[in-house]
Amino acid sequence: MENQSIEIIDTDNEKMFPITYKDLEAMVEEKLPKGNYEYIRGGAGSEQTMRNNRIAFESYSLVPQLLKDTSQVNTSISLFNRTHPTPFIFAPVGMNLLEHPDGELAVAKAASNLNMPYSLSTLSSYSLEEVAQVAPNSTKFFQVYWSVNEELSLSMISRAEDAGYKAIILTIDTTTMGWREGDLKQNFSPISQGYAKGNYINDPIFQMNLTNGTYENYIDGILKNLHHPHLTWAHVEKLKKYTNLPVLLKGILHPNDALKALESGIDGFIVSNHGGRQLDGVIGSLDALPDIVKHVNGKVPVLFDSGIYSGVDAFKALALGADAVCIGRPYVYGLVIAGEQGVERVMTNIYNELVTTMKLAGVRSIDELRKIELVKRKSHI
Ligand SMILES: Cc1cc2nc3c(=O)[nH]c(=O)nc-3n(C[C@H](O)[C@H](O)[C@H](O)COP(=O)(O)O)c2cc1C
Ligand SMILES: O=C(O)C(=O)c1ccccc1
Repeated sequence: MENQSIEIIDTDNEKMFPITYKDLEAMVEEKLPKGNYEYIRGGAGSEQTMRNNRIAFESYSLVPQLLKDTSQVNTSISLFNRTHPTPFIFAPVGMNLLEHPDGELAVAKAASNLNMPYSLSTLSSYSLEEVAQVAPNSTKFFQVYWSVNEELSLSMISRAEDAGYKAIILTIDTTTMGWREGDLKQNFSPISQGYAKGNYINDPIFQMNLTNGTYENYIDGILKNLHHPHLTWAHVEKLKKYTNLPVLLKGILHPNDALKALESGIDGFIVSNHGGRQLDGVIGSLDALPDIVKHVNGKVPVLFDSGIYSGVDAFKALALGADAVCIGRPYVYGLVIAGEQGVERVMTNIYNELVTTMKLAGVRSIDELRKIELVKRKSHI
């Protein structure tokens, strides 16, 4: 399929809509209460992991090969037997009522309009069924935080299967919450305020385990079920046996883990450090990518996230071997600024910059892009 650019619907404040990541962030800082803003923007600890993500992107440079007629570029990819017109995927981001009253409904609709796969978080504000209802025809993945109450996770996975979700993403880097100084300083705890209740409140297993029907009781239920510090490879194997959907592991950074996962029959990876929000002091996600791509050796798709803020960033991740790239904070900022249209606007800008970058770099397809070589600077000041 040929792609030039995606058309976007103009908004009333078209001229005002920020283009750069920095400007998006600045506008969101103005619009949101401080707690919400810091929660979205911030990372763990000293935010070294967040900085490492950016340093990794900035340490790679492109060396274009020219005069190849790039008037037509094809950005389509194939993933789990489906073709998608772009290599972009929406990363799972919990509690979207923190950003906009339409929350995940707006994001899922935007993703559907753009024909990009959408990943819904376990911790969504709206339920997986409500999301499926507003975006029935798009490709949707369901992200799982494996609960200490295993039956609850399995119940959510069955519901996702019934609602037409096409893959399960098991996030493995959040067995406990990262040390987020911004949230700690402000005592910001959105789960305690009910923002993450979408998938819990109507779940039959969750309801069965409530001792009474009070608000405090169900918030307590969510908090108790959230993390699973005992998680091991045995859970991964159990999940593989339970569902027929492809299972992706999100949060992989070490090639040994990728090899173990392949032995467990895993269907794909998301190389990620959670946007620097979990373990501080971690390798830039982009620096972890080439080694994992090498070890996986084309057996299953390798997706990537953490720190992609532009089309050039996406280009670099694809050039280092990612099969597709996931976007987190940028679309969340679009959601704050202009709801569904804001999400479309941000993703379209990133996409259009990817197309421009491909044309100027002499690359006509994602397959070609995945084969080109980047130059890595040895050190940076
Ligand atoms: C506000 C926020 C909430 C998030 N919630 C989840 C979540 O519920 N589940 C999950 O697997 N990842 C979650 N993530 C991580 C994203 O899926 C993704 O890994 C990360 O945002 C990528 O980095 P980027 O923001 O630099 O694109 C969240 C990220 C943000 C910014
Ligand atoms: O904020 C996050 O990144 C996230 O994934 C999360 C995990 C547990 C509780 C709340 C948010």
